[in-house]
Amino acid sequence: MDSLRPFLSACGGVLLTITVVRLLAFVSKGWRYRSLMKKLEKMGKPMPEHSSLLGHLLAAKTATEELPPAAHSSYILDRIARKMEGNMNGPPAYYFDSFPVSTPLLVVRDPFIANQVTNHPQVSAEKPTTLKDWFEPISGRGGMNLFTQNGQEWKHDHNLFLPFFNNSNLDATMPDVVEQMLIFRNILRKRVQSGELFRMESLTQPLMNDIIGRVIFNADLGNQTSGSHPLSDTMLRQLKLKFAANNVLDNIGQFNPLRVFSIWNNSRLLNQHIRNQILKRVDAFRDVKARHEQLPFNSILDQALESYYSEPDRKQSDLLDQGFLDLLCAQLRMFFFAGYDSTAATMSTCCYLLSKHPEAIAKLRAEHDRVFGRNVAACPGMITENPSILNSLPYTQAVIKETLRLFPPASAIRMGSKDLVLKGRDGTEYPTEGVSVQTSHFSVHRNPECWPRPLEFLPERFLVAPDHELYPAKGAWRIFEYGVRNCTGQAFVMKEVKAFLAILCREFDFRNCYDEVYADEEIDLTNVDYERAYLVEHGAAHPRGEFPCRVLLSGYVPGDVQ
Ligand code: HEM
Repeated sequence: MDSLRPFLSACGGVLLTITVVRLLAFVSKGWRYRSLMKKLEKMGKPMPEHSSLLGHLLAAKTATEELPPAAHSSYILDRIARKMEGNMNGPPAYYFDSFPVSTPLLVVRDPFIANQVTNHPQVSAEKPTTLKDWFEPISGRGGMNLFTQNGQEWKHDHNLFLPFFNNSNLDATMPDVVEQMLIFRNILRKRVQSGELFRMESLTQPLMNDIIGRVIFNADLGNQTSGSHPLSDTMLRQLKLKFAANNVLDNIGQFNPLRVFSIWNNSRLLNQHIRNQILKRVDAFRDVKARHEQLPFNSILDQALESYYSEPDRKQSDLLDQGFLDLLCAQLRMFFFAGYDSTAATMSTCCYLLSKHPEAIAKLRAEHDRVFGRNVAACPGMITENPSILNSLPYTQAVIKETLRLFPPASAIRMGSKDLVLKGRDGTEYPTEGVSVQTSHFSVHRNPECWPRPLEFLPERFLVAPDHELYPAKGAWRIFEYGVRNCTGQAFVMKEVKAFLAILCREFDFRNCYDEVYADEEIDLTNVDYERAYLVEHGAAHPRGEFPCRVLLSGYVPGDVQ
């Protein structure tokens, strides 16, 4: 025991030193952030009342308490702005210091300012390092993935995966996408027969998991047909754990050791599942190449393997080196999440809004009659045969864009710089050095200066001529963000959701059951615009309750094609 004493005392000393160093780093960071905010406050920059001790945490707490349970942080940031003095819509941008929850932000709510961010040569490309913490449980590898990387590393990985997203390759995936949607249609038909109430996202999420499994690593995950696949299940559990303590102020929840362990363990399992899928596909890929077979489309993984094996001095029989396998694992974990989560939410919100707007579904059906003809059953085959037919659906596209305007699943963030001082329409200057610039898509999309009748569902906004009062302001619809770091998957999303609506909308009516499910609830919805399907955080922003609904056969009889 005596011989252990010096060892234990040395360990204690090391632990104490680490704790003191960490504490000092924390205090010095906090001091720096609070001082920066004080300086900006003295310069008269827009922000809520700032406390040297608590920053803007009290403003966040008050705003959170004025919202219904679990409302997404976009509502909190919007509410804080609306409570600031002056214009009742709040300032076009303001500073927000919620350290230690996050680093200081400049929250942008106006496209005029947001456009300056995405047009700036350096800032438009630069993500803040703190974003990695958000992604760590999802992609592993310290949260390093295409969303968070910078510089040469980002460029290299971006070029590795980008060819998957070229238009002809995406079109070539459509037969597989349609095949999964036909399984989904059969599931809906069964729900019609049973008449049961269900949550739409409990079906769109397995649908999207199966589609994304195919396009990432040519895998048949079978979520729709055989129950939850372990990979999908683990990702879903990870999101549940990550967002169990998603309240801006719930720092204690973030440090709960049990939760930290479960997230670590799930991350390990996610790596195992993704690695298995990669290794399975590498073997199949080699066989295909050895037989000189032509693939119908290159999956995201195939695309990366194609580049890997075409490097000089590399043979088709070589095993993947560890570094490349680690890179693939993290990026494919990210693609798996990014590929299903927000698209599944968008499909649900489309169905929700169509259930509330019979005039919109009538126009949608008329467009589908014109493009696909009167034989509803022929539509999926027509998409499979000729995927570019999806480019002839302007009203369907407008419905999707308007849905995404009102229910934006994501936002955008960039690292500020001393070279970028943003300017408001009124000439107010917003220095960005030392802060992350967060463009709130939620607030921009409801900004009444850019969107007449901002809370109304009006797909026509996206179809009118530039001189029409509904025509959107430049850069006001920025769901996929602009500039070099815009969404890699945007063309794929639009194709998938268009096919989804084209295959389903003439056959089914969606019945909104929010009133039935939440009949007894007594919560104040005033600050979420009386919207029962208000957004909550679960990876991307999702409609609360996953859209409880019933489906019925529409009985729609296609009209005469004009
Ligand atoms: C409705 C669905 C989706 C929405 C609303 C959406 C939105 C966004 C937004 C706003 C960004 C930029 C974030 C920022 O600027 O900080 C982004 C980036 C990205 N998205 Fe999407 N996304 C969707 C679906 C997808 C899909 C299906 C994929 C892939 C299969 C995908 C892959 C990516 C990637 C890889 C990035 C990072 C781009 C980079 O920085 O290089 N997204 N997405």
